[in-house]
Amino acid sequence: MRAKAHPPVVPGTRVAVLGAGSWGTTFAKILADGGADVVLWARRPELAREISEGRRNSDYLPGINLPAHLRATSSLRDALAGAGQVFVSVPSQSLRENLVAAGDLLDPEAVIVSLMKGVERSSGLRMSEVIGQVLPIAPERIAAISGPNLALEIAKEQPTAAVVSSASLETAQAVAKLATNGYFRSYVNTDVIGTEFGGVLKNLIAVAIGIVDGVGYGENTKASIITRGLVEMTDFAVAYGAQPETLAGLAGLGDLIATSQSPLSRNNTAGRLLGQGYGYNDVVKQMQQTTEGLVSVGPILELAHAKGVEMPIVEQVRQVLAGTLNPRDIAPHLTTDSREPQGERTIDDGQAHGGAALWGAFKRAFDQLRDGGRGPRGA
Ligand SMILES: NC(=O)C1=CN([C@@H]2O[C@H](COP(=O)(O)OP(=O)(O)OC[C@H]3O[C@@H](n4cnc5c(N)ncnc54)[C@H](O)[C@@H]3O)[C@@H](O)[C@H]2O)C=CC1
Ligand SMILES: O=C(CO)COP(=O)(O)O
Repeated sequence: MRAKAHPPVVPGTRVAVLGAGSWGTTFAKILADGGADVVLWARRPELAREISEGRRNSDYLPGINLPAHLRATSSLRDALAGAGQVFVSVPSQSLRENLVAAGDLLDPEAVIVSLMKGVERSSGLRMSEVIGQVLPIAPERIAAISGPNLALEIAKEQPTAAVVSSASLETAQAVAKLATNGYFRSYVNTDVIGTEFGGVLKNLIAVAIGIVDGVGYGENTKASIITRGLVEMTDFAVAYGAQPETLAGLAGLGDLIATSQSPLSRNNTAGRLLGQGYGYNDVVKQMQQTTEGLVSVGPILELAHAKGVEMPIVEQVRQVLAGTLNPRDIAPHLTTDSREPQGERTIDDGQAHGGAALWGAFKRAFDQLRDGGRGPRGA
C-alpha cells in the first residue's frame, strides 16, 4: 500500500538525519517523501552503503524499500554540510558524545530536532536540555518530535500523526512543514517539557503493560494500568512545568496507547520478557535495539522524588527490574499502601473527576487524528 504523497511544501530543503536505526531511517523516509533533500548519517559505512545503494536497511526495517533520492553517508561532515534542520535519532545515552562530534560541523543557523524518547541517565536531563547544554544555540532553535510513531508501521506508510514542539512556534511550524507527507501529519505546540516527558514516560508504562501481558493478565489489568499510568505521567510532567493537555495529546495518551498495545514496541517486548520470568540481564541481552524505558526508570524516579510526585506503577516497574517484586504482583490495586478509597483524579487539578477528564483526553486525541490533513496546527 502506498499513500498518495502531498506536494512538497519546501521542495529540496536540505536536512540531515543523524542515526540510521529504525526511527532515524524511518524519519529520513518521512522527510524525503515530503520533498526534502535528506542525507542520513549512519555510524557504520556498510549500513550507509546498504541504504544508498541497496535502498534498504534490512536489520532495522526489513522488507522496506527506501526512497530513491534518500542519500546516506558515514561522514558526519558530509551529512551536516548545508543542513538547515538536523534531526537526531541516536540512543539517548549517546546524544551528548554525538553532539560534541557534530558541534563545529553544524550550520550556525541550523535548527536541531530531537526524535528521541529518553533522559540522560547521568544528569536526568531531557534531550532538548542536553542539546541546549552542549551546543551554543538558543531554545528557539531546538525542537522535539513525539507521538504514536512505531517505526515499522510508518515505514509501511500507515497513516499517523505526531507533534513538533519548540519554544518558538515558528520553529515548530517550519519543522512540521517538512515533517508532513501523505501518511505523516505533524501538529505543533510550544510545550517542550510535556512533549518530551510524554515520550519518556509512556515507555515506562509500556514496560508495565508488557510485564502484565507476560504474566498472562488480561485487558482489565492493562486498561487499569494505562489509565492510572496516564495520571502518573501527567502528575510528573505537570510538576516539571508541562501543560496537562499535552499529556492528553499525541505525545502522551496517543503514544501511550500505541506503545502499550503493540508487539512492535521494544519497551513492551522487554516488559513481556520480564513478565515471563526472564531477569533484567537476560532481557537486556535479548533486546537488539534501543529500549529507552529500561534506562529511564532510575532517573525518572529520582526526578519524581525531588518534586514529591508519587509514581507507584513506575516504582513497581523498578522493583521488577531489580528482581525485588514478583511480576505477578504488579497491579494498580497494589500501588498504594493505604486501603482508604482514593479519588480518581485523571488530570492534575487535585480533585476527583470521575471519567470526564479522561474522556476529554481520549476525545481530543481522536479529534487530532480525525482532523489531520490541513497543515500544522496546535495540538
Ligand atoms: N523505533 C521507533 O519506533 C521509535 C523510536 N524513537 C526513539 O528514537 C531513538 C532511537 O531509537 P531507534 O532508532 O528506534 O533505535 P535503534 O536501536 O533502532 O537504532 C539506534 C541507532 O543508533 C546507533 N547507535 C548506537 N549507539 C550509538 C552511538 N553511541 N552513537 C551513534 N549512534 C549509535 C545504532 O547503530 C542504530 O543505528 C530512541 O530514543 C527511541 O526512543 C522514537 C519514536 C519511534
Ligand atoms: O516510541 C515509540 C512509538 O511511538 C517506539 O516505542 P519503543 O521504543 O518501545 O519501540
